[in-house]
Amino acid sequence: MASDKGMRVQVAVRLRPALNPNEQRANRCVSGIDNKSLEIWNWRNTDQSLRFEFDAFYGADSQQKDIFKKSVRPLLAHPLEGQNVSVFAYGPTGAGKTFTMLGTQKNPGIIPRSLFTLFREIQRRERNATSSEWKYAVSFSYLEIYQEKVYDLLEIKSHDLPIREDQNHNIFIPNLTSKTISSVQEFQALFEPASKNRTTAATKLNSRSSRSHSVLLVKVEKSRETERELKTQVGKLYLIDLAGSENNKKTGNQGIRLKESGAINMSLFQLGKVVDALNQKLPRIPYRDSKLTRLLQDSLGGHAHACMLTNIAPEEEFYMDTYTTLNFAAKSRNVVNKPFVREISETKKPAKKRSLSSHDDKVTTKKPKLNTEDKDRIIPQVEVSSLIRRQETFEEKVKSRLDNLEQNLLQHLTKVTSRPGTSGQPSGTQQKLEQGFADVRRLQQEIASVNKVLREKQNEKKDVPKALIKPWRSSETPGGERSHLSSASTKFEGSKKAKNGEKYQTGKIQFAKVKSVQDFDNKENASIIRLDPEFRQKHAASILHLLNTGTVKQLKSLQSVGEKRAQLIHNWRQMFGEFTRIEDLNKVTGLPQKTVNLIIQNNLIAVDA
Ligand SMILES: Nc1ncnc2c1ncn2[C@@H]1O[C@H](COP(=O)(O)OP(=O)(O)OP(=O)(O)O)[C@@H](O)[C@H]1O
Repeated sequence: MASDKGMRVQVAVRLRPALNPNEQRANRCVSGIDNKSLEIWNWRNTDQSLRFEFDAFYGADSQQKDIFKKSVRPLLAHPLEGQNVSVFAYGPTGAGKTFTMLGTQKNPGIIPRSLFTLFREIQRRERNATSSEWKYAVSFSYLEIYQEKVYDLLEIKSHDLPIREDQNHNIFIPNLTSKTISSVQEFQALFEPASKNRTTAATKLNSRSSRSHSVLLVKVEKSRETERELKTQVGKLYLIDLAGSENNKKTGNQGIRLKESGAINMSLFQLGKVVDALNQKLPRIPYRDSKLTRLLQDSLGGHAHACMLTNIAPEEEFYMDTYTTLNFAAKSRNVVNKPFVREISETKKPAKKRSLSSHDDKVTTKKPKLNTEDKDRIIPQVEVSSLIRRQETFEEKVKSRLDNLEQNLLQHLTKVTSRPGTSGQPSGTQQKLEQGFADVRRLQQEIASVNKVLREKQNEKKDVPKALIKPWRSSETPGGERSHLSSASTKFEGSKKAKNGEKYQTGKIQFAKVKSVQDFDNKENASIIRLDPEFRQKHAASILHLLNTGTVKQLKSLQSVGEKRAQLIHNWRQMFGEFTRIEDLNKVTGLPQKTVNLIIQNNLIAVDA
């Protein structure tokens, strides 16, 4: 049942089998966990993998029929009941979108299976129908969206087509060709040449190719005539093969290709925003921001049913595409950023030198029951997942690709946030962001080494250092700006005490700057540092407001947010829209969980009077 604010979009992920079977095991960067989740290398922290959970996960061994049966077939009853459905394949080029949607003659995909199922169900219903029951008519249209323009693929026209909305909020395209069909065979006879049209058209126009979104629209119109009235219902089924999401990386950055790349990215970005807004049940869904989402307005969200089939590839060379694709898809699901589960097993082999020794303290232990004799001979050894093992060389091996990805991201962000520099020179924004990424990496290393020292100290059972609390003066904020929180609440004018660090009283709220998250966790300091529940919520809201509206300069007024982090937050917001919770900061590329914790805690901490 649809809620008032709209249906959730189901998100399924399909992992394509490795195309070169010899490389299948050794060369993979992603692997399935169960029928809902998978894990992928975390390039920012080789000690972790990232675990993503979706509505469904289909591993490399999955068959076309599995995806159809579980993720698509349950939706097909809806167009027969006058409701709208959209199913779209998303993912990088070569990850299997077309295979999933169209398939081959031997292995038919979602499109032929859906048409077959629809007709079979209609025939079944009509066979059993009496004269007063519903009659069904099926028609279809086939179009593509290329560079934010809609083109008819059933009949090539010299111009693009507009998208309109009628009084009942139904979306339609005037003059879009629609063909009535009564069987799968009739459909195929029209659809196949239309697909070729698309390719031919692409050649003629010099770059329409697969860099467009192809949209198959199947309309089921049912009517029932009684003595008193004629009732009709129309249900729409959209089956969409989206443009490859990584094309921006491969198409260079000049002329038509740059434009094309921008259009693909922008419409996928807008689609992501719509999916995210629907799944977060936001009051405003930004359908109008792209042609694709505008077209899907009555078939995505509201009372419509939708499924995003996300295709990914297992090969290491696809790592960054897979990583970004999953992040895009996971905006609709929970991202679980956990240390990869590693276990110590007992083995009779002599211990080898462990390359992950710096992380040994995180390893969980599973001790089998041993007899005394065994105990003497057995030396514990860390067994790591093949994914983790591969990650040992990860930074070195794919560094240049990661840098490339960042460059591409930078280019995209630059495009969004400022005008590109002239003569191929990077713009000021780009340079700042490049600097930002470098600094983020450096910061991560620093955080990792600080954490390592702290862990070692804890292991030695030494006293945890006391919380270092220093007064938070507005003059400390970068650029001498007044802190957002201080200005949002009240002035720092209350009492000042020296005990356990200085603190300022602001009538009801007191703030302190805590040196590290560990300080906050320290039990000894628990009595002097506390969150004031009465005001936490209010200030969380004010911080969220700042995150969603602040300029880079304003974002810098947050504790633990300097120029680079402010840039990252700002640019993420530009790309993916508003944060719904402060914790969403962990979605920002370049802000690891620890930094996010630091930002959250340092901005919400109040000190006991
Ligand atoms: N599940 C699968 N099983 C076997 N082969 C597959 C599977 N998925 C994809 N392939 C093969 O991988 C190759 C790339 O797949 P496909 O063309 O569907 O990718 P795509 O994402 O649609 O790419 P593009 O965006 O370029 O159209 C094809 O040769 C296809 O047959």
